[in-house]
Amino acid sequence: MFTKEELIDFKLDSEFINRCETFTSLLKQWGKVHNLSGSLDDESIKENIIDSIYPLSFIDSFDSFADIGTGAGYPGLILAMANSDAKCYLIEPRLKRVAFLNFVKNTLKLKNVEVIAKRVEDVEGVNVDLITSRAVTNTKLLMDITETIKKENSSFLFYKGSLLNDELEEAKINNQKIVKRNDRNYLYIKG
Ligand SMILES: C[S@@+](CC[C@H](N)C(=O)[O-])C[C@H]1O[C@@H](n2cnc3c(N)ncnc32)[C@H](O)[C@@H]1O
Repeated sequence: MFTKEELIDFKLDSEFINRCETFTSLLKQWGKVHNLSGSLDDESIKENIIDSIYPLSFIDSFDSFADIGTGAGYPGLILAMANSDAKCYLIEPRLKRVAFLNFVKNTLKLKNVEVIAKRVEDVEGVNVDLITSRAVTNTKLLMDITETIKKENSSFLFYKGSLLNDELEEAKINNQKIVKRNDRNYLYIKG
């Protein structure tokens, strides 16, 4: 699925490639039955995996993170597969998606992953270094609803599209870094 050269910028190894292969095969099996993700062909899954890990080339290291609305696994489950040493919380209220995330976690023996079957607004007792999210809601609302899991110095990494500038104005953010890749705008706000 990946060559080692494709992953060289991200310092990922053959264990990550093996995990991606297993994830791809499980997503293709479960995805059809449970309507987990729109795109289930190999190329789309590979593109979603690259989209998920791309920010590892420019963000600071972190000991813990939470992904809001992980769905079928992007980006949180993929980031957790790439960062076995970081404690990872996948926060997703839809139960079929939660069941799939737990199935992948158990199949791949991802001890660093905890799946929380709740909306982030209802989460208690979790405070992380980094908060990630893709395709859930706008920047201002994301920052508001993640107050529950924020530390004083938490950073944010949001996977956004072309409407980012309007969102930044609304959210009144000024310490951000934006990295573009194809149609993606990665918004990184350092804590
Ligand atoms: C469009 S899907 C995106 C899934 C995945 N992040 C991706 O990019 O493929 C949005 C997901 O966010 C979840 N979600 C919506 N509101 C949420 C909230 N307040 N807290 C946690 N998850 C939420 C939904 O259940 C859904 O699985």
